[in-house]
Amino acid sequence: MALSVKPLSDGAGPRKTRMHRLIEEEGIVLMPGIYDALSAAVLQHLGFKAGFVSGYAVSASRLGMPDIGLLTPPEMADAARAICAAAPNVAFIVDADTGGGNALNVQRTVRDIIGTGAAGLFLEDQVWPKKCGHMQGKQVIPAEEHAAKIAAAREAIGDSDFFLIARTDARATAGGLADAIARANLYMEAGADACFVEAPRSDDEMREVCKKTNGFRAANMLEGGYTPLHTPQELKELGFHLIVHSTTAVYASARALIDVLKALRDEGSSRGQLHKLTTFEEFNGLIGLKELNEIGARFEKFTVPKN
Ligand SMILES: C[C@@](O)(CC(=O)O)C(=O)O
Ligand SMILES: [Mg+2]
Repeated sequence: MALSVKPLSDGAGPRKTRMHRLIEEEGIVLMPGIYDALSAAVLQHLGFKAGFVSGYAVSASRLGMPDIGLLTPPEMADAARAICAAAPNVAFIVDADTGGGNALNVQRTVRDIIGTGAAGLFLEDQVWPKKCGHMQGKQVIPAEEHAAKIAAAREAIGDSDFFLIARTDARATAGGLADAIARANLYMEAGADACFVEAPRSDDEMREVCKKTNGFRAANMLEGGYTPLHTPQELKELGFHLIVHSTTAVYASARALIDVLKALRDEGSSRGQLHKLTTFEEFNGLIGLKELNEIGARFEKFTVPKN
């Protein structure tokens, strides 16, 4: 199949986005998975430069449902818009799942996500309805079909400062790791900025992915999933450039909610739980009350200057 791909260089040097610059500066970019404006505000407050809008976590927080293809692209774009607005200093990569269908759906999804203020997206080769990469029973579309979707995404990106990560879920299918690696390289040729071989099952497999794939590489540290958990330094040494921690924040939130609300149910008061809660001041600070009050005060005193 002949693919028409927009070159990554415009003749004035290689194409460089916000994410390219972050990789250059940091060596490896750690992106916690977040899912709403509050979790994004926490990320920004803690000084993270990048984050991942996780489909798994948004599906859970917005729908209360598992990551099995129930979340729609407009719902994801809506979540991403609130997230980018709440943490404008953070570069967010959005999980676009399969892009919502064929090349036309992909182009619409890409433009919608660019409009949210995000810095890039993931586009995966699963058959719809997709599943979390660490669940059983995944299937992938033909490699050439996904390569065409990557090329369509690249065309929709045009000159926007936007980073495209091609994901393959083929490791879990009959083709195994060899097919996943071949797909990752094909998708890079079709115009992706980075590749993501989902769910390698051992350090040896991770090493093989890094040895045999071209360009920047992403890894997913999903607690309880197939892939061994590693530190950024270890992943950098293996040959990765981007790390998503897709479930850490949503699992931490669920744990905290279960523990504190269980105690509230059993004890009838939060008095014994205060050490586990933010204070009133800390929480208001987190979501910018002081800055907003200052802006409000400036306009209360505002008078139109006289010429
Ligand atoms: C990265 C992920 O897609 C989860 C996965 O499929 O492994 C997400 O939604 O966070
Ligand atoms: Mg996902």
